[in-house]
Amino acid sequence: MPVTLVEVSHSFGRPLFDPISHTFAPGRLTGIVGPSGCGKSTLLGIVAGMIRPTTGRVERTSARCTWVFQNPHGVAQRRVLDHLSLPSLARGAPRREADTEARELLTTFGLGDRADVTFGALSGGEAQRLMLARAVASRPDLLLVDEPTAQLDRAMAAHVNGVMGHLAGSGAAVVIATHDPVTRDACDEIIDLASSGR
Ligand SMILES: Nc1ncnc2c1ncn2[C@@H]1O[C@H](COP(=O)(O)OP(=O)(O)OP(=O)(O)O)[C@@H](O)[C@H]1O
Repeated sequence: MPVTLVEVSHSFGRPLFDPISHTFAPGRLTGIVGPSGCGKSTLLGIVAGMIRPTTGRVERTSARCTWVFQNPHGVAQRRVLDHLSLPSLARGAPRREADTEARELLTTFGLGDRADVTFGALSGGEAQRLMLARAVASRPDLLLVDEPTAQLDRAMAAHVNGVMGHLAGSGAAVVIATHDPVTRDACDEIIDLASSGR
C-alpha cells in the first residue's frame, strides 16, 4: 500500500478537518472533496509527505509520488514536447524513444498538435493537461492531482477523468482534490471534508 493515514488531522490555528484514517491503495481513484478552504490541498500535502500532520501518523512505502499542482508551471520558451520527454530521458531512454512516447502521451491528452509550440503559447487548460501528461510519463505509484478539471470544458474534463482512471487501472493510487461533481463521480471512493473541522 503506498500510503495509509491513521487518525490524521491538521490545524492552522484552527482544526481543518476531523481525524481521517484511510489507505490509498494501488488501482484506486480517490476523490478529496469539500468547499474551498476546507483543507483539500493540505491533505494532499500530508499524503505527499510535504506537510507533517498536527495529529495522527502517515505510513508509507518507498512509492514514487508525483504531484500535479493546481497552477501549471513550465519553462515559457521550451517546447511542449521537451517538457514531456524529460522524465523518459532522465530514466536513460534514447531521445527518439523518449520523443515517440511523449508524442503518444500528447495525443492521449488531446495535445497532439501542440508538440512543437512553446509552453508559453499554451492556454491554461492545455498547460494543465500537459502537467497531467508529464505526471503520467513519470510512471508514479502514487499520483496526487489538485483540481485537474477546473480549467477544462466538460468534454475534456470527462476525457482527463478517463485517463486518470486508466492510470489507476494500471496499478497506481490516484488521489484527486476536486470541486467538480463529474470528477467526483468518476472516483472509486470519496473523502468528504465538508462536514468536519469547523
Ligand atoms: N501554510 C499555511 N499557513 C497558514 N494557513 C494555511 C497554510 N496553508 C493553508 N492554510 C489555510 O488552511 C485552509 C485550508 O487550505 P487548503 O489550501 O488546504 O484548502 P482547499 O480546500 O484546498 O482550498 P481550495 O479549494 O480553495 O483550493 C485555508 O484557510 C488556508 O488559508
